[in-house]
Amino acid sequence: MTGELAIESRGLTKRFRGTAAVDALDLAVPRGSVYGFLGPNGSGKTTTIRMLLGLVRPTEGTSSLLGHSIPRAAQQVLPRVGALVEGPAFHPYLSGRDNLRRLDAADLTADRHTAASRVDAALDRVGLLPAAGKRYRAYSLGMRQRLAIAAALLMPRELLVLDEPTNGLDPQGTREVRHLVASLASDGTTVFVSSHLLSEVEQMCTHLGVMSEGRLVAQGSTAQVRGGAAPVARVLTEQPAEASRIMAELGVDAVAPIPGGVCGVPGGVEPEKIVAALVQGGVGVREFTVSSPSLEDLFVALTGEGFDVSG
Ligand SMILES: Nc1ncnc2c1ncn2[C@@H]1O[C@H](COP(=O)(O)OP(=O)(O)OP(=O)(O)O)[C@@H](O)[C@H]1O
Repeated sequence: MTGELAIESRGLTKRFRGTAAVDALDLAVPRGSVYGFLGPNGSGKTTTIRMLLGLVRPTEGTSSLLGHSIPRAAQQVLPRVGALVEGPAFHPYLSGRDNLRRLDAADLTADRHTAASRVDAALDRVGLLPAAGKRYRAYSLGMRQRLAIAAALLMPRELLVLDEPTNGLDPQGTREVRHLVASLASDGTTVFVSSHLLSEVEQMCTHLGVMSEGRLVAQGSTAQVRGGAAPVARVLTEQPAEASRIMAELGVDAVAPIPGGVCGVPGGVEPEKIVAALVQGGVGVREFTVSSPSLEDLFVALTGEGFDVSG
Protein backbone atom coordinates (compact mmCIF):
# COMPACT_ATOMS: atom_id res chain seq x y z
CA MET A 1 0.00 0.00 0.00
CA THR A 2 1.37 3.43 -0.87
CA GLY A 3 2.44 6.14 1.53
CA GLU A 4 0.73 8.80 -0.60
CA LEU A 5 -2.64 7.80 0.72
CA ALA A 6 -3.74 8.71 4.23
CA ILE A 7 -6.39 6.00 4.10
CA GLU A 8 -6.51 3.06 1.74
CA SER A 9 -8.71 0.00 1.69
CA ARG A 10 -9.03 -2.98 -0.62
CA GLY A 11 -12.16 -5.06 -0.74
CA LEU A 12 -13.10 -3.95 2.77
CA THR A 13 -16.25 -5.83 3.71
CA LYS A 14 -18.34 -6.26 6.84
CA ARG A 15 -21.22 -8.68 6.96
CA PHE A 16 -23.70 -8.89 9.82
CA ARG A 17 -25.54 -12.23 9.80
CA GLY A 18 -24.69 -12.71 6.15
CA THR A 19 -25.86 -9.24 5.07
CA ALA A 20 -23.15 -6.91 3.80
CA ALA A 21 -23.29 -3.57 5.65
CA VAL A 22 -20.08 -2.63 3.83
CA ASP A 23 -19.39 -4.33 0.53
CA ALA A 24 -15.91 -4.55 -1.05
CA LEU A 25 -14.82 -0.97 -0.45
CA ASP A 26 -11.73 0.36 -2.24
CA LEU A 27 -11.15 3.69 -0.52
CA ALA A 28 -8.35 6.04 -1.58
CA VAL A 29 -7.97 9.13 0.57
CA PRO A 30 -5.02 11.25 -0.56
CA ARG A 31 -2.80 12.87 2.06
CA GLY A 32 -3.68 16.52 2.60
CA SER A 33 -7.22 16.10 1.28
CA VAL A 34 -10.51 16.90 2.95
CA TYR A 35 -12.45 13.79 2.01
CA GLY A 36 -16.22 13.92 2.34
CA PHE A 37 -17.61 10.44 2.99
CA LEU A 38 -21.22 10.83 1.98
CA GLY A 39 -24.24 8.60 2.06
CA PRO A 40 -27.74 8.31 3.46
CA ASN A 41 -28.27 7.01 6.98
CA GLY A 42 -27.61 3.30 7.16
CA SER A 43 -25.43 3.21 4.02
CA GLY A 44 -22.46 1.83 5.98
CA LYS A 45 -20.38 4.91 6.83
CA THR A 46 -20.00 4.30 10.56
CA THR A 47 -19.23 0.61 10.08
CA THR A 48 -16.52 1.57 7.56
CA ILE A 49 -15.00 4.11 9.93
CA ARG A 50 -15.01 1.60 12.78
CA MET A 51 -13.14 -0.89 10.58
CA LEU A 52 -10.64 1.76 9.43
CA LEU A 53 -9.83 2.60 13.05
CA GLY A 54 -9.51 -1.04 14.07
CA LEU A 55 -12.57 -0.87 16.35
CA VAL A 56 -14.28 -3.72 14.51
CA ARG A 57 -12.75 -6.52 12.48
CA PRO A 58 -13.61 -6.68 8.76
CA THR A 59 -15.17 -9.86 7.44
CA GLU A 60 -12.91 -9.51 4.40
CA GLY A 61 -10.44 -7.07 2.91
CA THR A 62 -7.57 -4.93 4.13
CA SER A 63 -7.01 -1.32 5.08
CA SER A 64 -4.22 1.01 6.09
CA LEU A 65 -3.86 4.36 7.84
CA LEU A 66 -0.90 6.58 6.95
CA GLY A 67 0.68 3.59 5.22
CA HIS A 68 0.32 1.21 8.20
CA SER A 69 -1.86 -1.90 8.08
CA ILE A 70 -4.83 -1.99 10.42
CA PRO A 71 -5.28 -3.69 12.82
CA ARG A 72 -1.72 -5.11 12.73
CA ALA A 73 0.07 -1.75 13.14
CA ALA A 74 -2.74 0.02 14.99
CA GLN A 75 -0.70 0.74 18.10
CA GLN A 76 2.01 2.35 16.04
CA VAL A 77 -0.17 4.60 13.91
CA LEU A 78 -3.26 5.42 15.98
CA PRO A 79 -1.48 8.07 18.10
CA ARG A 80 -1.07 10.05 14.86
CA VAL A 81 -4.78 9.79 14.09
CA GLY A 82 -7.46 11.84 15.84
CA ALA A 83 -10.94 10.35 15.75
CA LEU A 84 -14.43 11.46 16.62
CA VAL A 85 -16.64 8.42 16.29
CA GLU A 86 -18.84 8.19 19.30
CA GLY A 87 -18.36 11.51 21.07
CA PRO A 88 -16.32 11.32 24.27
CA ALA A 89 -18.34 11.35 27.50
CA PHE A 90 -17.96 14.80 29.02
CA HIS A 91 -18.73 15.62 32.61
CA PRO A 92 -21.50 18.28 32.72
CA TYR A 93 -20.28 19.99 35.88
CA LEU A 94 -16.65 20.25 34.89
CA SER A 95 -15.30 23.04 32.72
CA GLY A 96 -14.25 22.38 29.14
CA ARG A 97 -10.61 22.64 30.25
CA ASP A 98 -11.02 20.19 33.14
CA ASN A 99 -12.86 17.75 30.88
CA LEU A 100 -9.95 17.74 28.45
CA ARG A 101 -7.46 17.34 31.32
CA ARG A 102 -9.36 14.25 32.49
CA LEU A 103 -9.36 12.76 29.00
CA ASP A 104 -5.68 13.53 28.53
CA ALA A 105 -4.84 11.95 31.89
CA ALA A 106 -6.55 8.77 30.72
CA ASP A 107 -4.28 8.59 27.64
CA LEU A 108 -1.29 6.44 28.55
CA THR A 109 0.71 7.75 25.58
CA ALA A 110 0.33 11.41 26.65
CA ASP A 111 3.18 13.24 28.36
CA ARG A 112 2.08 14.52 31.81
CA HIS A 113 4.52 17.44 31.74
CA THR A 114 3.02 18.98 28.65
CA ALA A 115 -0.63 18.27 29.54
CA ALA A 116 -1.60 21.82 30.58
CA SER A 117 -0.12 23.44 27.50
CA ARG A 118 -1.51 20.80 25.13
CA VAL A 119 -5.00 21.14 26.60
CA ASP A 120 -4.94 24.90 26.18
CA ALA A 121 -3.51 24.62 22.66
CA ALA A 122 -6.38 22.27 21.70
CA LEU A 123 -8.93 24.63 23.22
CA ASP A 124 -7.37 27.52 21.35
CA ARG A 125 -7.40 25.54 18.10
CA VAL A 126 -11.18 25.14 18.29
CA GLY A 127 -11.78 28.70 19.54
CA LEU A 128 -12.83 27.67 23.05
CA LEU A 129 -10.02 29.22 25.06
CA PRO A 130 -12.20 32.16 26.18
CA ALA A 131 -14.84 29.66 27.41
CA ALA A 132 -12.34 27.16 28.83
CA GLY A 133 -13.41 27.78 32.44
CA LYS A 134 -17.15 27.47 31.76
CA ARG A 135 -18.98 24.34 32.80
CA TYR A 136 -19.66 21.93 29.96
CA ARG A 137 -23.42 22.04 30.62
CA ALA A 138 -23.42 25.76 29.79
CA TYR A 139 -21.86 25.14 26.36
CA SER A 140 -23.99 25.46 23.22
CA LEU A 141 -24.29 22.41 20.94
CA GLY A 142 -21.67 23.85 18.60
CA MET A 143 -19.28 24.46 21.52
CA ARG A 144 -19.81 20.88 22.74
CA GLN A 145 -18.96 19.50 19.35
CA ARG A 146 -15.92 21.75 19.09
CA LEU A 147 -14.80 20.46 22.49
CA ALA A 148 -15.18 16.89 21.17
CA ILE A 149 -12.94 17.81 18.24
CA ALA A 150 -10.49 19.47 20.66
CA ALA A 151 -10.34 16.12 22.49
CA ALA A 152 -9.16 14.56 19.22
CA LEU A 153 -6.50 17.28 18.93
CA LEU A 154 -4.78 16.79 22.30
CA MET A 155 -1.88 15.22 20.44
CA PRO A 156 -0.46 16.40 17.11
CA ARG A 157 -2.40 14.57 14.39
CA GLU A 158 -1.68 13.88 10.74
CA LEU A 159 -5.15 12.52 10.09
CA LEU A 160 -8.52 13.35 11.59
CA VAL A 161 -11.50 11.02 11.17
CA LEU A 162 -14.78 12.69 12.05
CA ASP A 163 -18.02 10.72 11.94
CA GLU A 164 -20.98 13.04 11.31
CA PRO A 165 -19.46 15.95 13.25
CA THR A 166 -22.40 18.23 12.44
CA ASN A 167 -25.12 15.74 13.32
CA GLY A 168 -27.78 17.31 15.52
CA LEU A 169 -26.27 20.79 15.36
CA ASP A 170 -28.25 23.93 14.60
CA PRO A 171 -27.15 26.02 11.59
CA GLN A 172 -24.87 28.16 13.78
CA GLY A 173 -23.18 25.09 15.29
CA THR A 174 -22.85 23.57 11.84
CA ARG A 175 -21.09 26.68 10.57
CA GLU A 176 -18.73 26.62 13.56
CA VAL A 177 -17.74 23.01 12.90
CA ARG A 178 -17.42 23.58 9.17
CA HIS A 179 -15.07 26.53 9.69
CA LEU A 180 -13.07 24.50 12.17
CA VAL A 181 -12.63 21.62 9.72
CA ALA A 182 -11.56 24.04 7.00
CA SER A 183 -8.99 25.65 9.29
CA LEU A 184 -7.61 22.27 10.43
CA ALA A 185 -7.24 21.26 6.80
CA SER A 186 -5.42 24.46 5.97
CA ASP A 187 -2.61 23.30 8.30
CA GLY A 188 -2.11 20.26 6.09
CA THR A 189 -3.98 17.76 8.28
CA THR A 190 -5.86 15.18 6.22
CA VAL A 191 -9.52 15.22 7.24
CA PHE A 192 -11.91 12.35 6.56
CA VAL A 193 -15.40 13.54 7.42
CA SER A 194 -18.62 11.60 7.07
CA SER A 195 -22.02 13.13 6.55
CA HIS A 196 -25.47 12.37 5.22
CA LEU A 197 -25.78 16.05 4.36
CA LEU A 198 -24.20 16.96 1.05
CA SER A 199 -24.71 20.68 1.71
CA GLU A 200 -22.58 20.48 4.84
CA VAL A 201 -19.47 18.99 3.29
CA GLU A 202 -19.62 20.04 -0.34
CA GLN A 203 -18.03 23.45 0.26
CA MET A 204 -15.10 22.21 2.32
CA CYS A 205 -14.17 18.95 0.58
CA THR A 206 -11.48 18.47 -2.02
CA HIS A 207 -12.50 14.82 -2.50
CA LEU A 208 -15.71 12.85 -2.19
CA GLY A 209 -16.70 9.24 -1.71
CA VAL A 210 -20.36 8.36 -2.02
CA MET A 211 -21.87 5.35 -0.28
CA SER A 212 -25.12 3.67 -1.17
CA GLU A 213 -26.28 0.46 0.47
CA GLY A 214 -22.80 -0.52 1.59
CA ARG A 215 -21.10 0.20 -1.72
CA LEU A 216 -18.84 3.04 -2.80
CA VAL A 217 -20.69 4.31 -5.88
CA ALA A 218 -18.43 7.28 -6.68
CA GLN A 219 -15.03 8.47 -5.55
CA GLY A 220 -12.50 11.08 -6.62
CA SER A 221 -11.77 14.77 -6.49
CA THR A 222 -14.89 16.90 -6.26
CA ALA A 223 -14.35 17.94 -9.88
CA GLN A 224 -13.94 14.32 -11.01
CA VAL A 225 -17.10 13.22 -9.24
CA ARG A 226 -19.00 16.15 -10.68
CA GLY A 227 -17.48 15.69 -14.14
CA GLY A 228 -18.49 12.04 -14.28
CA ALA A 229 -22.07 13.05 -14.88
CA ALA A 230 -23.45 13.61 -18.37
CA PRO A 231 -25.29 16.88 -19.13
CA VAL A 232 -29.07 16.71 -18.82
CA ALA A 233 -31.64 18.34 -21.14
CA ARG A 234 -34.77 19.73 -19.49
CA VAL A 235 -37.88 20.65 -21.44
CA LEU A 236 -40.74 22.52 -19.80
CA THR A 237 -43.95 21.81 -21.69
CA GLU A 238 -47.62 21.08 -21.24
CA GLN A 239 -47.30 18.01 -23.50
CA PRO A 240 -44.82 15.82 -21.60
CA ALA A 241 -46.00 12.53 -23.10
CA GLU A 242 -45.53 13.72 -26.68
CA ALA A 243 -42.20 15.37 -25.79
CA SER A 244 -40.97 12.11 -24.19
CA ARG A 245 -41.87 10.10 -27.27
CA ILE A 246 -40.09 12.50 -29.64
CA MET A 247 -36.97 12.73 -27.48
CA ALA A 248 -36.75 8.96 -27.09
CA GLU A 249 -37.12 8.54 -30.89
CA LEU A 250 -34.22 10.97 -31.43
CA GLY A 251 -32.02 8.79 -29.23
CA VAL A 252 -32.09 10.87 -26.04
CA ASP A 253 -31.28 8.56 -23.11
CA ALA A 254 -33.04 8.12 -19.79
CA VAL A 255 -36.06 10.23 -20.73
CA ALA A 256 -38.13 10.82 -17.59
CA PRO A 257 -40.84 13.14 -16.33
CA ILE A 258 -39.95 16.14 -14.14
CA PRO A 259 -42.32 18.71 -12.61
CA GLY A 260 -43.71 20.71 -15.53
CA GLY A 261 -41.99 18.71 -18.25
CA VAL A 262 -39.45 16.08 -19.24
CA CYS A 263 -35.71 15.52 -18.87
CA GLY A 264 -33.22 13.24 -20.59
CA VAL A 265 -29.54 12.71 -21.35
CA PRO A 266 -28.86 13.95 -24.92
CA GLY A 267 -25.48 12.19 -25.30
CA GLY A 268 -24.52 12.81 -28.93
CA VAL A 269 -27.90 14.31 -29.92
CA GLU A 270 -27.47 18.05 -30.54
CA PRO A 271 -29.71 20.35 -28.49
CA GLU A 272 -30.80 22.22 -31.67
CA LYS A 273 -32.06 18.95 -33.11
CA ILE A 274 -34.12 18.22 -30.02
CA VAL A 275 -35.78 21.65 -30.02
CA ALA A 276 -36.49 21.47 -33.78
CA ALA A 277 -38.03 18.01 -33.49
CA LEU A 278 -40.20 19.06 -30.57
CA VAL A 279 -41.49 22.15 -32.39
CA GLN A 280 -42.07 20.23 -35.63
CA GLY A 281 -43.93 17.60 -33.63
CA GLY A 282 -46.31 20.29 -32.36
CA VAL A 283 -44.98 20.35 -28.80
CA GLY A 284 -45.16 23.80 -27.18
CA VAL A 285 -41.74 24.39 -25.58
CA ARG A 286 -41.87 26.86 -22.72
CA GLU A 287 -38.25 26.40 -21.72
CA PHE A 288 -35.32 24.27 -22.87
CA THR A 289 -32.01 23.93 -21.03
CA VAL A 290 -29.00 21.63 -21.18
CA SER A 291 -26.79 21.68 -18.10
CA SER A 292 -24.54 19.51 -16.00
CA PRO A 293 -26.44 18.13 -13.05
CA SER A 294 -25.73 19.72 -9.69
CA LEU A 295 -23.95 17.58 -7.12
CA GLU A 296 -27.31 17.29 -5.43
CA ASP A 297 -28.89 15.82 -8.61
CA LEU A 298 -25.92 13.53 -8.93
CA PHE A 299 -26.27 12.14 -5.43
CA VAL A 300 -29.93 11.53 -5.93
CA ALA A 301 -29.04 9.60 -9.08
CA LEU A 302 -26.19 7.70 -7.38
CA THR A 303 -27.90 6.78 -4.15
CA GLY A 304 -31.51 6.73 -5.28
CA GLU A 305 -32.24 9.02 -2.38
CA GLY A 306 -32.60 12.72 -1.81
CA PHE A 307 -30.07 14.25 0.52
CA ASP A 308 -31.60 16.20 3.32
CA VAL A 309 -30.44 19.71 2.55
CA SER A 310 -32.34 21.39 5.32
CA GLY A 311 -30.19 19.89 8.06
N1 LIG B 1 -23.47 -4.39 15.12
C1 LIG B 1 -24.35 -4.52 14.13
N2 LIG B 1 -25.11 -5.62 13.99
C2 LIG B 1 -25.97 -5.76 12.98
N3 LIG B 1 -26.16 -4.83 12.00
C3 LIG B 1 -25.44 -3.70 12.07
C4 LIG B 1 -24.50 -3.48 13.14
N4 LIG B 1 -23.91 -2.27 12.93
C5 LIG B 1 -24.47 -1.75 11.81
N5 LIG B 1 -25.38 -2.61 11.29
C6 LIG B 1 -26.18 -2.40 10.05
O1 LIG B 1 -25.28 -2.06 9.01
C7 LIG B 1 -25.85 -1.08 8.14
C8 LIG B 1 -24.95 0.11 8.03
O2 LIG B 1 -24.90 0.81 9.25
P1 LIG B 1 -23.96 2.05 9.55
O3 LIG B 1 -24.22 2.52 10.94
O4 LIG B 1 -22.57 1.70 9.20
O5 LIG B 1 -24.49 3.11 8.50
P2 LIG B 1 -24.24 4.68 8.44
O6 LIG B 1 -24.12 5.01 7.00
O7 LIG B 1 -23.14 5.08 9.34
O8 LIG B 1 -25.58 5.23 8.96
P3 LIG B 1 -25.85 6.19 10.19
O9 LIG B 1 -25.50 7.54 9.69
O10 LIG B 1 -27.33 5.99 10.43
O11 LIG B 1 -25.00 5.68 11.32
C9 LIG B 1 -27.22 -0.75 8.72
O12 LIG B 1 -28.18 -1.50 8.01
C10 LIG B 1 -27.11 -1.21 10.16
O13 LIG B 1 -28.36 -1.61 10.64
